[in-house]
Amino acid sequence: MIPFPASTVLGYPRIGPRRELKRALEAYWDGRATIEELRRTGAELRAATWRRLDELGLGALPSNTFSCYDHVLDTAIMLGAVPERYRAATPEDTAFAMARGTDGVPPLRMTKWFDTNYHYIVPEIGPETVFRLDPAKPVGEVREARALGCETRPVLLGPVTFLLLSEGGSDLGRLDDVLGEYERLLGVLAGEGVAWVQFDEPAFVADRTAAEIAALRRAYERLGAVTRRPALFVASYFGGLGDALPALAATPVEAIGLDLVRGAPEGLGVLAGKTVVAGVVSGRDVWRTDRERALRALLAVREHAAQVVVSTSCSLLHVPYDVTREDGLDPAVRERLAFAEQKVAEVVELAAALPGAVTAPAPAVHAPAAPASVSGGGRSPYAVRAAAQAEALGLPPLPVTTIGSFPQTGELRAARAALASGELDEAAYEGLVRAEIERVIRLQERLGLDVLVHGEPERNDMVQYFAEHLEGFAVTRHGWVQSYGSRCTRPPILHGDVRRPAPITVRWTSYAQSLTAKPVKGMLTGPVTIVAWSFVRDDLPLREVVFQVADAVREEVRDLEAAGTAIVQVDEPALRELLPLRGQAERERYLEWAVAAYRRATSGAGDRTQIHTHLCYSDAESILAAVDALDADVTSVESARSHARLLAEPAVAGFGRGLGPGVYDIHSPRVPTEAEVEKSVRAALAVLPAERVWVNPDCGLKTRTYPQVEAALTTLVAVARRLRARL
Ligand SMILES: CN1c2c(nc(N)[nH]c2=O)NC[C@@H]1CNc1ccc(C(=O)N[C@@H](CCC(=O)N[C@@H](CCC(=O)N[C@@H](CCC(=O)O)C(=O)O)C(=O)O)C(=O)O)cc1
Ligand SMILES: N[C@@H](CCS)C(=O)O
Ligand SMILES: [Zn+2]
Repeated sequence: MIPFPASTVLGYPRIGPRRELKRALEAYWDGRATIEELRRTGAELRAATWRRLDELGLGALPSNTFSCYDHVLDTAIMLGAVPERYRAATPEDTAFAMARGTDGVPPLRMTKWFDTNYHYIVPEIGPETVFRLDPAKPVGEVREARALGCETRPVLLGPVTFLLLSEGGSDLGRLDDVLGEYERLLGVLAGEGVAWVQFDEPAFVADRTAAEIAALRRAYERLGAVTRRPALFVASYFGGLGDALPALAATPVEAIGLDLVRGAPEGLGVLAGKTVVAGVVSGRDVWRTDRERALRALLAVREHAAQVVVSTSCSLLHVPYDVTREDGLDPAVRERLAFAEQKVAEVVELAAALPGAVTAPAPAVHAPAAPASVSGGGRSPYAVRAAAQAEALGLPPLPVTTIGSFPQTGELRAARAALASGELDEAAYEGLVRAEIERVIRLQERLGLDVLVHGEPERNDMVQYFAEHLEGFAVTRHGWVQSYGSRCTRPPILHGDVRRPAPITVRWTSYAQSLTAKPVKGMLTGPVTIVAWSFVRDDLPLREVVFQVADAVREEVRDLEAAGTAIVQVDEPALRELLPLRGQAERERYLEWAVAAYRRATSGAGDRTQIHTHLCYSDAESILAAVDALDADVTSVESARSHARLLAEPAVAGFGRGLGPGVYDIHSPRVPTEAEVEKSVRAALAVLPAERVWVNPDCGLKTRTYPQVEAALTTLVAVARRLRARL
């Protein structure tokens, strides 16, 4: 066996330091570029990554960390798990069909990658799925890197996590079939002269049944028994492996990867004889690594393992490329930061320091101060509020609304860029935003929506915009992180105490309201989501940080109300995302404080003010009881792609307030037919009282075009009116 080099990373960003992949993808999708041009951009990005990692002195370089859309999707394609309806001429087009849909064929579902803001495409596995290995992608990357003089370790999603994340695969009934393909893959990679392969099994940092852990063990016993194969490195991340660690350690795999940032270094005695790839540099935040803490963790592992390799806690996919480009950041903040490049340098430096390192005692940990007590809601019970709001708003049954954003046009984005560069002045920019608000209001009036929105044209992003207006946050110019496909965000950096110096949204909402007699919803992002989609200081318990943000949102809710806004939506799409991966008690504790934070943000509103919330991009069904406890008057939930599943949830029938299960899948350019929308609304009416059903899309419309939005909303209004007349 070739020894594992002393340092590595589990994966690297792939969107490109200047979002080259985003631009290439969108050009290809729009017909402005050929597949060859897209492939060339991919190859250039991969080459640049390997060269840079090599220059930085990293010992072992990963490959197959690139993806044109998503690595879970790539794994499904590699295994041949492609539903017939998506098959296309090239693997890229097949992937895009699965991820984005094609004419008349809706795409596969997309959901959160564990507790991150990255989204993966959920593979669809059925009894009819015929697995057939196509190793072209991992093999192609190995060869490509070799041509540049770099030996690499292909990174693949492990077979058990692949199935656990799949629709129809999570009972592991097809595990043996999938393992057959992974066995073949090992043979192919051995034939290519690959020394090590990485299989990611992050599903085992979440609570797993004994049967699932036994399946993990069986899988790697089987793969370990392949006679001609590379050495096996099984990586875990986003937490500790718990009972899965001894199970995995009992298999013949040569190396195990542990997240030592989030997972406690416990039960390491089972690692005798193994190489441990020790994730001590966080891939989930942007803070510089505490060197002493990292060395202590490495030394603890060294006491048990045959070899210790210094690594990141997870792929660096979740952090931006390079902090040295951020010349606009306050130097006092910037010096605390490390992005992907800086984290690689930290890994290399720690690996160099480890041989001569000696254990230093850990500093005493002081128990954090008890958090400030949370005031309960000051509002009347829902029934009282509902009556007050019915009188104040006079809405028809099955009210039609949207989730907030309208298409973010190229002109708006270009104007914001021009404002930032000084080419456009504030007044001209403001004029453009106002014109866009007026256009959105007139459109909604013309289409006949019941509750209007201003369309969020002034926002670059629903979190970054608020961060730019709150003290305690810094924002980056180039710190892009992939969220899904070609879509990226620049997560703000929450580095200090949060405070709202002045109202943020009131003037836009008030302006929109001044244009119409219909109610315009105020639109805010909730405290959990603002924190979840930022890089957050690590010197305060998360809940205290969230409460600080909740207080800022609370002030904004009150100011909106005082300005005459009758409906305020406080979005919490990340509520499910922060749910701890392990432990029922931990999950309950989290939901308790997350709900308390939401109520703190919203409970300053009076009974006549209708509070809405919105959830998307995650399996919200599992936390519906907590969603009900948010005590929002109306909740919109993404569900167009999994309508039946949401409505079958017993908690839906018992849901005590207004509910708008999404009836328009905004991820797809496809416009739903009236028949489809009517079926969805009828399904909601079958389980919920009509007076509590709302008609709305799954999420905001910012990624869609005006023609698509106009057609889809026309359909929603037509269906609502028809069904309303029959109630
Ligand atoms: C709702 N979702 C969100 C999540 N996370 C967020 N932080 N925000 C969200 O809305 N998570 C769950 C879901 C799904 N995820 C996403 C993530 C990202 C997008 C999206 O549409 N992203 C845009 C970028 C948005 C943005 O920041 N825009 C800026 C900068 C625009 C830009 O690229 N400017 C150009 C210059 C302008 C020009 O000439 O065109 C440049 O800088 O080069 C802005 O509008 O000012 C994306 O395109 O990726 C959606 C859902
Ligand atoms: N109000 C936001 C929510 C997205 S989750 C929007 O409409 O884009
Ligand atoms: Zn949403």
